[in-house]
Amino acid sequence: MAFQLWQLCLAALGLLSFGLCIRRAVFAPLSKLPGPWYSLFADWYLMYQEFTGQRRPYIHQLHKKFGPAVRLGPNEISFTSIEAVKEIYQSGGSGYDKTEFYTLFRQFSTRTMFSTLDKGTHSQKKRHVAGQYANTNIMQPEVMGGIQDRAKAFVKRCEESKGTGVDAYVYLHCFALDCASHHLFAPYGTKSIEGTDLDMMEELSYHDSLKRNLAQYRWPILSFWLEKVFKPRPAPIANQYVLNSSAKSDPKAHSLTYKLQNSKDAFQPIQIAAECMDHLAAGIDTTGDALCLLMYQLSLPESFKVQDQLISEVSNNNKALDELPYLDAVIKEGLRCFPPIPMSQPRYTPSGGRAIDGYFIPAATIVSCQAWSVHQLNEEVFVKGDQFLPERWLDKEAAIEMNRLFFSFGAGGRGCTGRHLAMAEMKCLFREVYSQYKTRIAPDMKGRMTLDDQVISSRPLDQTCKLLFESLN
Ligand code: HEM
Repeated sequence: MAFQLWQLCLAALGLLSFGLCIRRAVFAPLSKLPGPWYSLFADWYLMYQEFTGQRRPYIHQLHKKFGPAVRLGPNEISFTSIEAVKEIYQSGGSGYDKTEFYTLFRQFSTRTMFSTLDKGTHSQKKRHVAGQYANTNIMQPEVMGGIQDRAKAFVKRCEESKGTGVDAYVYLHCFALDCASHHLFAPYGTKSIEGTDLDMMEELSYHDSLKRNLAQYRWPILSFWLEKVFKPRPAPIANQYVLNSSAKSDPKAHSLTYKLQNSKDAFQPIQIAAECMDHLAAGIDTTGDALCLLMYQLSLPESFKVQDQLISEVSNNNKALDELPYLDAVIKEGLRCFPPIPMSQPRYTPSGGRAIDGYFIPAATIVSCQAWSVHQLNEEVFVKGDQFLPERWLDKEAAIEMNRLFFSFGAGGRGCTGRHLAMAEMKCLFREVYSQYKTRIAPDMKGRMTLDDQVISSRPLDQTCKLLFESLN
């Protein structure tokens, strides 16, 4: 039987590919790491999980099977241990450089603090921003007063519902938008709870850009064609609002716009707008989803005891927000169980490579931790890690170790700049609500609250959460 030339070529090519695969499996730098066998050869299966919105649960299952270090692809690893969190995100202050994944988060085609990849440039940018988000600035009467006003506006909405139910998803996102915009642009903050800027909240929160963003990240050279298939997310209302508000000549001194406009390094107007747009986007869905998922959890019968204890702490007292330990515990536990950014925060190992969790990881490998797994799979620190148990945070000694592993706001110099603002918003709103109401799931609540993963964040699947606000009086 004679073979034709093309058949011989094909067979040779097959053999060559097979040989290369075997060589890769045996000699690949990551071959010593635990992980599924196919992850040695390609990351197609990981990409399939990403495009179907299953990356986070897929990685979680791999950690359950293979342990705290798992190879996800030929050049990518996920970790869950405290040592890994410290090394990747905190070594040298800001940890490792970010990967090109963060290029997706440019605003007005401009790199912001969040989308800057190298830590040198990042720390320069951060100098101009950090002060406005320091706890001392957030605790100023002007800032807290603005948050308090918006919490009262939210409660007014609950009052108007007269026990018939409120879509908490909508108004908690409005609350987050109004608070963030107040911080960025005061006195030009939005009033979406009252209805004026509701369309902006909808534009920013109800979108589905998962596939477009992932396609751009995975195949950047096809960007031109991808733009034609997946249309860019239009945000004309928010864009115009940010461009206008960040150019006003009389922002309040506590606002970010004021700080950037008066910075020693002269910022171009488009750079100020891009930075503000980024913080607006960073502050809406994160805080809105965190509040919504937690309020829903508290409204379930299994949490009535927790809710009662919260009500008894926040009712009838004039204590400062940081003197309410149970409120703090409830919010921390909500963020631990339902981190709004539960997915991987990818970084590159620096030149020369690094040892992480006892493995040598070569330079330019993508390494990451995801809050979802960090919070659930470190049983010695978070006992019964998959359960909602706010009491765990009341034990001061245990809390030291838990705080070291608390990853909802990221960690190190590139962790969340807005964390004090977010905590103040959440505490203020919960005190306002639970000093006057108990919350229950509305009988006609049909929305599914299972987590729906986006590119890096997660939100309740149906984006609706109908709750009853029953007056305590
Ligand atoms: C519960 C609410 C929030 C959560 C859970 C949260 C979480 C996070 C996380 C995990 C990161 C790091 C992400 C990464 O490295 O991939 C981050 C970064 C950031 N967040 Fe937040 N965030 C929240 C609210 C806010 C708010 C209200 C603002 C501002 C209005 C804000 C502004 C930022 C900024 C500017 C960064 C980039 C920091 C940098 O690159 O140095 N966040 N956030």
